[in-house]
Amino acid sequence: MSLPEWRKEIDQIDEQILHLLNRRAELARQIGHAKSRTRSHYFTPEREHTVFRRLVQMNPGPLEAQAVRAIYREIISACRALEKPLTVAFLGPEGTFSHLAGIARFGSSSEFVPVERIADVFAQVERGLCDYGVVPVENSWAGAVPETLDSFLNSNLRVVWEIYQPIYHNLLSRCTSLEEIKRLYSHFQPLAQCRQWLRNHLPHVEEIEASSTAKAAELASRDPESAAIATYLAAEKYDLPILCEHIEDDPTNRTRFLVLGYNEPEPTGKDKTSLIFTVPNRAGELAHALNAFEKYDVNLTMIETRPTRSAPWQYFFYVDLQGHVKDTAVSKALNLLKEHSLFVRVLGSYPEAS
Ligand SMILES: O=C(O)C(=O)C[C@]1(C(=O)O)C=C[C@@H](O)C=C1
Repeated sequence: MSLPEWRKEIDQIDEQILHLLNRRAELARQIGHAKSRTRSHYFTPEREHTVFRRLVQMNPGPLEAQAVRAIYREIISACRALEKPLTVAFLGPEGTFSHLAGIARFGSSSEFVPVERIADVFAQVERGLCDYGVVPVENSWAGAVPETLDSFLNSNLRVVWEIYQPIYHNLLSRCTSLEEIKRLYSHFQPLAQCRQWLRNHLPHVEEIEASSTAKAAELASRDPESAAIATYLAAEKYDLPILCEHIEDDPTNRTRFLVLGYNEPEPTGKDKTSLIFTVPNRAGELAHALNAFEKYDVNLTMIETRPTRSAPWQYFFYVDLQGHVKDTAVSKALNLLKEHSLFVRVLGSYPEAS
């Protein structure tokens, strides 16, 4: 075949895809009407998870699984927006990793609302000002995010899904070479996460700390002799060229985010559960409590201790585990945990992100 013939066939395929996409959107709209009658949640994490998993499993290639996920993320986002445009609160400003994580989960046919603090993300959803919230909970390099764990104590919000966001760092600058850069703006975490690269490539620049990566990009956009470490989204927003990509020392660095809302997703066969509990302050009590998970072979993926703040030296434990509260093993483990705890609250069971 020749180029015009290939393109003709692509045009024909695009017509069919467009026709099918609109048919899909029409069906989603009908589901939306039905959901509005039964007052069900428009966003259904377990169904979206199943759609992604099925398509990735049946994908014959040559499209990569990641490409299939990215395409369907936008298709579902657009279909969902026809049912109801969702508003999603995140830790701003625009262009942060929280923003990227929100887009990765909800797609770009959603409205993203930046707020200043993690506690404000909770408040926006609790007050009904946003449908969902996205908060960071742990970073593979820096550990847990205490503000997120603490916010659950005074909230009735549930964890409805999770997101793993790779932490890639870029050097943004109007300078055309590294030698021209005199100042570097960044949040303290990216500065630490790119330390080796900075030592090798920018040993003599003045480092100026900013409150977020997006703020750093904004400052660099007004200072022609400077650079910022920030996301590609911030590069777009502040019209800053990306001078160097992937300057992070650890390419496996990622942050796990939680989606907050009021859904109670059904089991998908590959789920996680988040919970908090407290035990009496006596020898062996924590070991007894944790034994519940061992007994029923339930794998814990995270455990963190935080002060209850209601009395000094009293703590609650935040736990993530593999499985759903409706799975027999998890439900038995939780019953046993309750026998050994003063207080147990399940924050949610939700599909495990790949
Ligand atoms: O199946 C549904 O419940 C739908 O609303 C459709 C759909 C989709 O486009 O596939 C859209 C939104 C939901 O979060 C899940 C799936």
